Amino acid sequence: MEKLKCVVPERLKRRVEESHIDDLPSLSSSLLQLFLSLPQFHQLISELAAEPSTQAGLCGKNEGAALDLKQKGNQCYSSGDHSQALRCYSQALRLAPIDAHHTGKNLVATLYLNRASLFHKMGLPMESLRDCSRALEISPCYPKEGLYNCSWLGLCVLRHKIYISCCMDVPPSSCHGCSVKVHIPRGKVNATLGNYEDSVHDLSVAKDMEPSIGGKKQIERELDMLARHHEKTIAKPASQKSVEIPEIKLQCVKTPDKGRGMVSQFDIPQASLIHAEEPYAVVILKHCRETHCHYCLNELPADTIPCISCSLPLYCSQHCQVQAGGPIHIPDTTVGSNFKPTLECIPEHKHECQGVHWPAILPSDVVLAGRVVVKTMEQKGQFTDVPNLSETLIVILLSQIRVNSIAVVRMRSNTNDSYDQQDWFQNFSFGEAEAASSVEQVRVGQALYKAASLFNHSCLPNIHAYFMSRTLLLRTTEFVSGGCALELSYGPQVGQWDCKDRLRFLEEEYFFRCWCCGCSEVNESDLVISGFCCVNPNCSGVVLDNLVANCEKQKPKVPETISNKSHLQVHELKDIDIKKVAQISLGQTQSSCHVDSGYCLKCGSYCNFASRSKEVKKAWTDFRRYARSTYVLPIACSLLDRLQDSIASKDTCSTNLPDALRSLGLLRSILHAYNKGIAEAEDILAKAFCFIGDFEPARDHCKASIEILVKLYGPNHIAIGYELAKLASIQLALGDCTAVYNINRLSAIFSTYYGPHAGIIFPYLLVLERERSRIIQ
Ligand SMILES: C[S@@+](CC[C@H](N)C(=O)[O-])C[C@H]1O[C@@H](n2cnc3c(N)ncnc32)[C@H](O)[C@@H]1O
Repeated sequence: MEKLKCVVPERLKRRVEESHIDDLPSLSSSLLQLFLSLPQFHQLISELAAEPSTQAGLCGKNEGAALDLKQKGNQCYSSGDHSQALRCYSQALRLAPIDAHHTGKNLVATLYLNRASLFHKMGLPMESLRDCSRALEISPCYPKEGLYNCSWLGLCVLRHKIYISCCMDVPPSSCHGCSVKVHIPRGKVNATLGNYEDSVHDLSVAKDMEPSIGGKKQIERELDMLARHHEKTIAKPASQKSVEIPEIKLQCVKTPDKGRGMVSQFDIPQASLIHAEEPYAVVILKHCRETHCHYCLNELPADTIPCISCSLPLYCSQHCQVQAGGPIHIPDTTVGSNFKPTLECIPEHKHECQGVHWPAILPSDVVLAGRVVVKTMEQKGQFTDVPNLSETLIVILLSQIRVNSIAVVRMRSNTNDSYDQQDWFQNFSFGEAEAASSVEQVRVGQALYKAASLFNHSCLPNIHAYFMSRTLLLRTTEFVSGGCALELSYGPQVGQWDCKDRLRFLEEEYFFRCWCCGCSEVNESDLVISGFCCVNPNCSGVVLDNLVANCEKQKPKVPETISNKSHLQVHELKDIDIKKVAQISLGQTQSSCHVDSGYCLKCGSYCNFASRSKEVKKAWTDFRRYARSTYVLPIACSLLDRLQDSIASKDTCSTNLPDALRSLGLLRSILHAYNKGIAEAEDILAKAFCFIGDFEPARDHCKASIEILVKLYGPNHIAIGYELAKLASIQLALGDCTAVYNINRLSAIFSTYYGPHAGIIFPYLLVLERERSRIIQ
């Protein structure tokens, strides 16, 4: 793709850049004419459309390569290189044709069994069990021939623990001469997972196979218990267990400056779920193709499942595989009979499978547009020839996808990974937890939600969007009066970036000039977030740089409605001009204040901005040498990653700390007290002190950082919730009971933003809440 972009002449690139919506038809025709004349374009198309069996097809199955990988996996297994063996088996599973046989056995089933054996060795019983089930479903004859005489797979049940002792292709290691009852443990695991029908099936098979009358009775009792439990839970279908159905009445209205938008018809309390929606179409982002399920976008488990017909997508479960690829048909087996796909949505991958690997190559927007076209045509029952769609229509569709689609995100923290392990909490040390509780948002997919695309953006949003698998949920973060606009943030928010950076981001990513109240009315956060302090040591005023001052001056000025207020919250800063904000929030009393670069907004003193900027630059260079931080810290850059280099060893960390503290002191003497850079620096120092086990200064730096962030975001923003989680962890490490107060605060914030899903989105919250209960008792 990049190669093609390079050959577009500069003249045409400029035309594209300067184009207007009316130029779309002529521009897209010019681009098409150019590409049609290029041999590179034809080559790319033929590669994309190549037969799956050919090398160029790349996405086809390849039995030879699968066999090689299986062999390699077996060698790694035998030599104890488990992670490499896992990679080989999983890759082999992607390439193995479902009907391939090797030494008289189904190759895919063999691979699943080999991997099951490996998982057992690696101490992953659930993964092992799931792979066993997959093998059994592909080759249902195995239990009779293999399991019962233990020549092939042994599965022992020892006090409810499951051990797979040997496996067909892998040298047997520790077969326990087992009493092989594969279906009983699998039935129990299925019951635990809520798979009622699978569980009944397993236990019924086990009962038929059980030779003793006593044994049969025992299994019958298990079946009865299961049925009673199921009756109790049946009233609540699985899909509704976690997601409440909102009953709030919303209305789509025309707004003066943002097109259509959503409003509430009635008052809505804070933390109400106002909308839940499945995507119309979704696509996984390129960088997540090997790490996240291509259907539900959740992180992949170790026992990934490939597509049955091609080697491209990976799924976390057979449910997702079927939902994405359509019902499975495997010759000569009954596989798939246990799966009843609820295909409320069109299987997205089915239409791309078998030969074209363009979802892996083309930009995500284009793949999403393709999926929208296919779904729309399928729903209408018309199969128009896609190549016959006019270029203009496709270009318009692409631009609409760009503007209307939503990034699907996941929160990523180290603690998420470890929370599943049963003994984790017991072994938990809160000092270490602080380091682990840094959380970042990761974009995993791009999706189109039809109804949700009517919600406008605000940098001071009153609703919060989050995802449970593919479901989009919207929740109010404050009380919203009837008739008020309901607006979410498309990305940037007040407190995160200053106004000019937010405006630039929204123009670059979504092509509109933001007219939200955060960008059209002056607010305190935007004034101080990157501001300098006044040269007058007794003045708490702020000095703006040129770009910020110009951006603030362009905000529409409106009547002085709240000029008599002595203290301002960011969300109260409506209908007020910049001088008033300066006067009120910074306590300015003089009537003459310059809203120009270099002048203090409070007392009007002039400072030589250029020379102070130089001093700041130098101080940051020094601090960066320690913490590899940057002055404007982009959110995409993870704090942990940046620290990794500098905090490589405890010794280096403590030796450099005094220098870092000196640089921070210098920065504090030049930058405004609420400059976000200082908050970031304080946070880095808190982490460094945690790392060397010095929790008291760690707590102080963490508090200093939070104090600034509260000023920038407001006290109840989710960003503060995550910071409070760090502070509470450090306080717990110190045995400081004020942790309870902070855990209460952060619990309240998380339940406002995520309702009952808070613990799923941020599992570390549950750890903190358990610790709080322990302290209170
Ligand atoms: C996902 S759509 C939202 C619904 C849209 N207003 C409509 O009429 O269909 C995004 C578009 O809405 C408009 N929009 C959303 N938020 C805005 C804001 N804060 N300021 C200006 N325009 C906005 C922009 O035109 C943007 O491209």
